[in-house]
Amino acid sequence: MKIVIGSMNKAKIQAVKEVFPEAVIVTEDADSGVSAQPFSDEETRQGAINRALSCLDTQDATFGIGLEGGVMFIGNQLYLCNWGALAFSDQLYTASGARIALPHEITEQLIQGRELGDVMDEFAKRKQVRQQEGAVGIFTSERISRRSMFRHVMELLRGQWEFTKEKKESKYRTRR
Ligand SMILES: O=P(O)(O)OP(=O)(O)OP(=O)(O)OC[C@H]1O[C@@H](n2cnc3c(O)ncnc32)[C@H](O)[C@@H]1O
Ligand SMILES: [Mg+2]
Repeated sequence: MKIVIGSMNKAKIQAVKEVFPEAVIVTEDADSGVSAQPFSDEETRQGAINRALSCLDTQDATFGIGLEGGVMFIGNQLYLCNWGALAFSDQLYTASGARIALPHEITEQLIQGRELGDVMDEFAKRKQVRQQEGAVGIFTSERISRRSMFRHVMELLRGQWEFTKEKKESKYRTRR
């Protein structure tokens, strides 16, 4: 089993390794095909799908995986949102991760066109927050880190693939 992940981000790679410990993992700096800072669920999900599909096309991958972070408004409140996609053969599985409300001061900077990764480094007075606990880690007192959030997304993706693979649907069908 060979997995190609469309990212060099450590938090994302670690999450995939935890859910597919038996797999050979290869990373690729895949193009998300969307803006560096996605601003809706649609755009964030599309970024994850684009990354997964482009990885499946390369390096004899069994699975192509795309994980994407973004933000989205509900009314006036901006939320962190996260999406994952797993491409396998001609099948595509998608799942979203946790979302939390972002503080007003962060929202203002994103509206001005800055990337959340850079804003978070400045906020935390550190470098590469995006590769570590992430915004979700900082704003949840590290109860949920970016890695554990993406791990949950990966469990949702692997579980959906297994559901199809093991033909479990038939178990739930009523016999006539
Ligand atoms: O190398 P890639 O895989 O692109 O990893 P990334 O850290 O840039 O992550 P994304 O492209 O998925 O996220 C889009 C933007 O939002 C930022 N971002 C998203 N979630 C974040 C989080 O939890 N903490 C810090 N930055 C985050 C990220 O740094 C980018 O600026
Ligand atoms: Mg990025």
